[in-house]
Amino acid sequence: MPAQVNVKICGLTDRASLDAAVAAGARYVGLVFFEKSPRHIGLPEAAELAAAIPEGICKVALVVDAPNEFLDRLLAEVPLDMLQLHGKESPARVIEIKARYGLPVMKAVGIADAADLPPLETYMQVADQILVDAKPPKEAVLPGGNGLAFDWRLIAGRRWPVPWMLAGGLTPDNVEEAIAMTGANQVDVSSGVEHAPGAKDTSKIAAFCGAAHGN
Ligand SMILES: O=C(O)c1ccccc1NCC(=O)[C@H](O)[C@H](O)COP(=O)(O)O
Repeated sequence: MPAQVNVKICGLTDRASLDAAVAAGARYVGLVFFEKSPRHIGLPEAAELAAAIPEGICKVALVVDAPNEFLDRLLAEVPLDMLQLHGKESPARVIEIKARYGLPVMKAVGIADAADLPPLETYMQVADQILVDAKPPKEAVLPGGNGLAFDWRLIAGRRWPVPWMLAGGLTPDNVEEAIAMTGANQVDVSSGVEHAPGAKDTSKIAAFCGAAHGN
């Protein structure tokens, strides 16, 4: 197991979950700006929550194929440290967003089988980080946050030159095995620390972080 595993808790919408993530040592927290998501947060609520996030914890905005008009407003109203692109953004769009906003960009890439691996290499040329996530099922409403894992053996033993996070179906019960199998030193979770879609569970947040940190 790597010495230090960074945890991202994604889809926070309330202060109690934020406080639980901070207390448990999460290094990243994610806010979802996608109206179809049960984790969607409005800009005024996000600004209030973001203001309560301690210095040193990376505030990540998750967006899906967002136009500049929305990103302009988002970044004017909410203090954020990183953009997570979770749609079908092209490599050129990643470059454009990085240049326009001057923030680090994490691009999510969905994996279901070996044919999905080459885009990882492509996006590593242009993004600051990669979220290696499960590919959503064809009928899914959400492009992420579906609580589905992919076959971790597909990426076992691979080493990449840019920081990356493992995501998709992680839980307090399987995160240790996922880290051991993939060598991930960063992990991201959303539904695995909830008791209902969009409702975070503070004890699961603590358990997940504890397991990821090897406690
Ligand atoms: O979480 C959402 O509702 C969501 C909506 C639209 C795009 C992406 C979304 N989540 C992406 C994440 O960063 C999740 O943490 C990641 O996909 C893992 O989700 P889960 O399998 O639920 O832990």
